[in-house]
Amino acid sequence: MKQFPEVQGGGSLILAWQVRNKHILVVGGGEVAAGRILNVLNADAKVTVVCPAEGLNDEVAFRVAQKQVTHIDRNFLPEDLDGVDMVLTAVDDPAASTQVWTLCKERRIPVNVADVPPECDFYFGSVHRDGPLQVMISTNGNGPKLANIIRRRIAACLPDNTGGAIRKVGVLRRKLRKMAPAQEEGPKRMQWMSKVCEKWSLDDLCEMTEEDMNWLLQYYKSGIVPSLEELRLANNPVAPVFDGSFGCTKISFADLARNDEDFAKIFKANKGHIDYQNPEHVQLLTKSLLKRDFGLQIELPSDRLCPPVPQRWAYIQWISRLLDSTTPTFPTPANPNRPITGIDIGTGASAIYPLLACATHPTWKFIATELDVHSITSAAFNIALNNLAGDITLHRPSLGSSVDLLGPPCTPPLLPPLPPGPIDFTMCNPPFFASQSELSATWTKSTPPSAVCTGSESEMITPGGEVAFVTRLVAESAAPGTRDRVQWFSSLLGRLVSLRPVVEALRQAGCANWAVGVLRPGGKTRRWVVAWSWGAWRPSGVRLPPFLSLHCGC
Ligand SMILES: C[C@@]1(CC(=O)O)C2=NC(=C\c3[nH]c(c(CCC(=O)O)c3CC(=O)O)Cc3[nH]c(c(CC(=O)O)c3CCC(=O)O)/C=C3\N/C(=C\2)[C@@H](CCC(=O)O)[C@]3(C)CC(=O)O)/[C@H]1CCC(=O)O
Ligand SMILES: NC(=O)c1ccc[n+]([C@@H]2O[C@H](COP(=O)([O-])OP(=O)(O)OC[C@H]3O[C@@H](n4cnc5c(N)ncnc54)[C@H](O)[C@@H]3O)[C@@H](O)[C@H]2O)c1
Repeated sequence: MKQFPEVQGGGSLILAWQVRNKHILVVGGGEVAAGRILNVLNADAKVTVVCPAEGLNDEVAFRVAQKQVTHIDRNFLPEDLDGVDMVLTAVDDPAASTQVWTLCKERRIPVNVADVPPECDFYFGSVHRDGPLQVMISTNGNGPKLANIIRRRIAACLPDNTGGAIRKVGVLRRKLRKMAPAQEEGPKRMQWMSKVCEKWSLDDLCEMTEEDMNWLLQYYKSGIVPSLEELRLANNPVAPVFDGSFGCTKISFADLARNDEDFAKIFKANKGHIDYQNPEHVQLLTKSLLKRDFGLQIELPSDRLCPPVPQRWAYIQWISRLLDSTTPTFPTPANPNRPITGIDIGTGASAIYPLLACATHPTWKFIATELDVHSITSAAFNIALNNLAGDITLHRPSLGSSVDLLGPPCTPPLLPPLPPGPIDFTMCNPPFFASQSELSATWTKSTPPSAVCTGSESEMITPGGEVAFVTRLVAESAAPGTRDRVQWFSSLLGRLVSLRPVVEALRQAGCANWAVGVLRPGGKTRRWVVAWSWGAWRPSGVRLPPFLSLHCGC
């Protein structure tokens, strides 16, 4: 048989009576009246007090003087009840009390006569108030003092921020109703709001900012409720250690100079400017930014590429977002501490990608490949310098034991032998140019390059340029035994014109899951990034900082 709640008679109906702008008459102006007046003023009623002026206690006199209430300076008269919605009586004259009660009953006006339960349509209760929260205790006339004690005890148990949390929930509910106003959305709205209240602690609700609310509301459609931590991790445009000086804003050299003596020297010597055509300046800028924003130290050979930190960091962030959006649980934010393995193809003398990634993601591991002996030696030095040898493994592709001296120069595969276990991504900064003349052509363009290039030939030039390079990578990635081992393959592209042929190569290889993005971290230089997967998880709903973008295709 179905169980229904048992009826427990003898109680009263506890309501939250809305008396805003209702006319309430208070008869008497002593201590009890003062309490009643405060109660009804807190509920925004229009209050009139009838009581001889000499009978007003300090508090009531204050309310009269402040014009918080209207005062009638005499004893009660029946006409005082005209147009009144409720009456509260607190006088030391039982006969007057009874007269008020009788008249109110004739006129069907609800009335409370303090201390005279039989002459009350409703009793007051002991009330705890914290912003929008009100807790009322009633002992139904049995023990008013106990009501007071119980109320205090309950209030003491409530967390300090209860009122604040309730206020935030109110704002969130109003926003949700505005976003999904349809009547038929009601059940879904209510279910989702209930989930938020159940899942979030009062502390978290209290801490919820307007921005958090807007992010949170984006999950409404899916019915999912992430925790505050998950929400912030998923939508925080920058890793916590990063101070945000890249991105859309310009790097403050003055600030950098304050943090770094070496940088300060050249900055001051050059009258507050950086000479981007001076290799020493460019190298110092890179070193200084890595030190200040990522706690990284590097040494760079003067004849190798000096990596622009904002661009490199933007690629790491882009990859990180791509991975976050392609987990089995998306859009529930992925665990930021899950292990991630990446491969950097051609890590260069700086090993900048693995260094940046591992310095900001403690659970990421890298395999970094490098063909050039000079560069790999320097990369090993930089990895050791930052105590990251446990996280970053260097691999030098072998040219093979039997080099055919008569045939074309032997080129080893771009991808290293894959280690056991899942590999989350590969990344690559390919040589952009097809020939020395193509490289030189960019130097003689009407707009010269914004910074000096110290890259070696092997870093800058590859037969067929970056399109041929990435097309090779696409072919390698498609091989059986490789395609299922890596979730995302990716590469940077130096030129927009390379995007179309690369995407075409992907289509021809039968790849239907790819994404392209533009990296535009502040400066003039734009770079493009392409990623492809032979798996089924597609990027969607990725929130990217304004200087990164993502387009998905098939
Ligand atoms: C809760 C509170 C709200 C408020 O008034 O705002 C309230 N009384 C409070 C205090 C209080 N009142 C009294 C004492 C002395 C100690 C004691 O008697 O316990 C104390 C303690 C103190 O002053 O600390 C004397 C008293 N009260 C009533 C009678 C007549 C009777 O019982 O017959 C007598 C004379 C008894 C006698 O002569 O012996 C009657 C009522 N008082 C009620 C409410 C209603 C029932 C609420 C309930 O049962 O929960 C009810 C029925 C009608 C009404 O007035 O609405 C407020 C605490 C607010 C706070 O939290 O601070
Ligand atoms: N419910 C409660 O919690 C509670 C607690 C304590 C006292 N009481 C009772 O409440 C009543 C008021 O208590 P108090 O401490 O405020 O007393 P009080 O003596 O401080 O105030 C009485 C007020 O009534 C006014 N008054 C008297 N006759 C009047 C009339 N005909 N018209 C208008 N005003 C009139 C007086 O000028 C005075 O301002 C008493 O009966 C007291 O026993 C109730």
